[in-house]
Amino acid sequence: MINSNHTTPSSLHSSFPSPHVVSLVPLFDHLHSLELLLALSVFVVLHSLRQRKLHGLPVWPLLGMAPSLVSGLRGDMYEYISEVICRQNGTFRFKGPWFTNLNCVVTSDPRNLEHLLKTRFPNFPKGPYFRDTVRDLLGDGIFNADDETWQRQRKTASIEFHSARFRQLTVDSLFELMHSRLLPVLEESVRSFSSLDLQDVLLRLTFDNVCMIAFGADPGCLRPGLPEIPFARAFEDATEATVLRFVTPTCIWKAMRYLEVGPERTLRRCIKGVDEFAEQVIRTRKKELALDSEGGKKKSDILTVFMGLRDDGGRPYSDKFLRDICVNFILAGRDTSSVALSWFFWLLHKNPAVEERIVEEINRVVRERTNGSDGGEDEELVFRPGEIKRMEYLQAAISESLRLYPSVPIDHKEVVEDDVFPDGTVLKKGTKVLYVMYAMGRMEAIWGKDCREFRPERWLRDGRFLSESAYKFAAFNGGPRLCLGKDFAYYQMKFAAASILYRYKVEVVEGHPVVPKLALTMYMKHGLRVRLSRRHGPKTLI
Ligand code: HEM
Repeated sequence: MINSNHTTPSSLHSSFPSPHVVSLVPLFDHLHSLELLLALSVFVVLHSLRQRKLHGLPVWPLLGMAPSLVSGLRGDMYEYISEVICRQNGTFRFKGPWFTNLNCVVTSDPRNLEHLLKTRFPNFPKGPYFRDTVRDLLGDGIFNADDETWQRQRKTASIEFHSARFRQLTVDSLFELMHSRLLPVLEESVRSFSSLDLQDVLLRLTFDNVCMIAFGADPGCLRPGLPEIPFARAFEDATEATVLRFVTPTCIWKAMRYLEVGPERTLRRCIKGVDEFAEQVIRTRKKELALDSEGGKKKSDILTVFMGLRDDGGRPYSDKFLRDICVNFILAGRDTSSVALSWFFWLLHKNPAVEERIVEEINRVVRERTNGSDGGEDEELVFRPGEIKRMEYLQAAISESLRLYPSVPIDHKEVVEDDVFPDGTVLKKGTKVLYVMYAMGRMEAIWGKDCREFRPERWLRDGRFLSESAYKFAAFNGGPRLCLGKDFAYYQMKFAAASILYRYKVEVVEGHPVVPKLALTMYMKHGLRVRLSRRHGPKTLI
């Protein structure tokens, strides 16, 4: 039983093994095996824990690149991703923890965006992962639809968005909200010498506005006293709870949904709130249409338009589908313009020379209306669509603001069949692709050395606004899924900005922290606390 290959302590003392020693030998043998096993295990664990690097980022076994992402989260996440993308010349592969769905290719290369959004559009749908994650809130609405369901909605909505009726609705609804609601709120803050959260009032403005366009109903968020509207709150909370699903392993949020616990419980409650509001609006509209001899021909909100249509089987759309359509339009237009305007006002605060040029342009347009006389104190002044169109420097400044702070900072697609990006990145079927608009605005390769500067002049040629390729400036997406509300959004933002800047100087309260919130839309995490002062003496200019 003596293992001649091993020198045990007992064998050193005696060449004759004592019974005691003999009995210990198997134990030592056994210990050796354990040691070996232990050493081997430690080696395997250490070896596996050893970090590999991919695209300059450490990759941890089981956890992938998540730890470096978490360290990025301590600072500004968007800046962190931008840094990595710039270091990797526009594209990198992110490996998430094994238990999540976070493996993806991340890109900000305009060539890849063109490939993804236009050239190979059918190969990059939203995909089953996205649809499954947001289905409870968005149903089969335009944002969450691919293929024919998407095409049908896109076609109908596109015709409507370009109709004269719809344009008139946007002009009328915005005029009403701006002059009867928003400006009185701003005026009150001047009168009472108090500061206000500009992002909050702008969010209220665009929420009311998009509900008027989608439902033909005004929820009243901007009413005096700025009341909390249950539908608006339910909508916001439901969106936040849905976003949480993207960073939660699918099996976990599905289990929580089944058990009705945690954020899934909130989500269910909020979706119920959204549904109740939508059902009530749909019921009321149906009654109105039944009583209307013209069958709603004068109305041009999205709900009425879709109510007049038939599905492939010649049947009217179900109430559930009508609900989905409206909820998606509200999501699309609810806060994209208002957060863009918040960043715009903040950038003006940091760049007073740009603000001065915008105010000069607005005053020039007003003077042109009044044949050269100073119309700068017209209390009732309402900008006309033609005048808004002529404000090209304002358009450049808003575009520049969206370049640096795109309302949708990151978007998502899924690969149907194996593919290769123009930059050579190989994409396997099922790969998720994230394209990062925020990083694009910070890439010297796209915008030059001054890419981080706020310089509206980069959008002007001979004083005229010149738009950029949708794959270089992708704030509104591009290709067949280009934002349907782009023209409306520019009109809305320019009208709001001009109406405010013509009357007030907007100053951000000193020390107010301005940082982006990590969400699907680029909100300011702490809002934008500002103080307003009148530009034209003490008169009330509404
Ligand atoms: C600054 C304002 C806005 C920005 C930056 C913006 C940006 C975008 C982006 C990036 C998308 C693509 C989203 C995706 O497919 O994942 C999109 C789609 C869309 N947007 Fe906008 N949007 C704005 C305002 C609006 C407004 C005011 C409306 C309508 C009232 C609107 C309606 C839509 C619709 C319907 C889609 C879906 C298009 C489709 O999938 O075919 N948007 N928008």
